[in-house]
Amino acid sequence: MTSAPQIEPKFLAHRHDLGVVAVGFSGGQPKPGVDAAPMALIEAGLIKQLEEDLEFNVAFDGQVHSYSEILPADDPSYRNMKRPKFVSAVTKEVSEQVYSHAKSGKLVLTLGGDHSIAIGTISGTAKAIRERLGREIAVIWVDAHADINTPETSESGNIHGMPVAFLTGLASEEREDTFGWLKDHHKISTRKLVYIGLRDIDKGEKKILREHGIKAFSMHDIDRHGIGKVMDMALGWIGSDTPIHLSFDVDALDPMWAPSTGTPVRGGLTLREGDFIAECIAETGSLVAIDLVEVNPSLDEHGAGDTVRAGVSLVRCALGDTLL
Ligand SMILES: NC(=[NH2+])NCCC[C@H](N)C(=O)O
Ligand SMILES: [Mn+2]
Ligand SMILES: [Mn+2]
Repeated sequence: MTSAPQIEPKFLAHRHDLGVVAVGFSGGQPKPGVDAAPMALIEAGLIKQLEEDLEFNVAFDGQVHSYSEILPADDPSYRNMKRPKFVSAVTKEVSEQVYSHAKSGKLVLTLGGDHSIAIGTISGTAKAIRERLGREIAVIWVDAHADINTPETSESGNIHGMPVAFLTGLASEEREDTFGWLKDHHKISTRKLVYIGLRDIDKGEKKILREHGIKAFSMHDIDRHGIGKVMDMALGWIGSDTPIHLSFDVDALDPMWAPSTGTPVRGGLTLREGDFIAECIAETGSLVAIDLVEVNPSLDEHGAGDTVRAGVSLVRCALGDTLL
């Protein structure tokens, strides 16, 4: 039996209003299928459970956006980025969708899609919270990867490996149709960014993390201290009076629990550790937005059902379901 979470949200206008954005987008990386995740999550009952079990008033336009209407005719690689115009156009639209929910004081849940969509979600949250509360947001990025490559450091050219670089301003581009639409009010500070679960970081990314003193808890840190201590340290770094955007890449979980994802890396979080991270963030009452990304139901050798169920569980936990 479940009932509504007993958390008093600090930065939301109405405790039970949730905006949902479903982003069926795979253009930030080469594998098809990740665009089908929102539908798979919804069919697994996610939105229904949020309404019925967690008693949220869900604002959802009922659509999984495919963005085919903004697919550019011509989209050559530029500065080593693959499909730059398409990813830019989609993330700009996602940014506006997330912004409008967050601006009205709702908690925002975005179902991806590959992780490039975080350029949209986080920029939308950052702008809305600045305007509504005059505050900077913190970002907790739970992932096997740091996704902080600049176009120049990236070895793959896949933009899902670059969102944090654009969001922090470590990468930027003048061209309006290639992320030039990202303005200062969309951006976040490297001081308010915390990583959890890292274990596959590119050479150039390590250099960026080190040079900018970015707070990161790798799997090594989790092994050493345990997830409880790591969450205390991560939340301590952010402070108790800061709105939090949680961006959760399902590949942070070990492939044993979440095999259906484009870039699986062994040696990851257990299902319980993932849920625990989400629960600790729920407990703060500071959560203003959450992304769940990189579920790819078509990579289902071992059954996409497990990965979809893990995704549903992570979202429920982040929204306070398992707290007493
Ligand atoms: N969101 C993800 N799964 N990102 C994987 C990124 C992998 C690699 N670091 C790259 O830049 O291509
Ligand atoms: Mn990842
Ligand atoms: Mn990622």
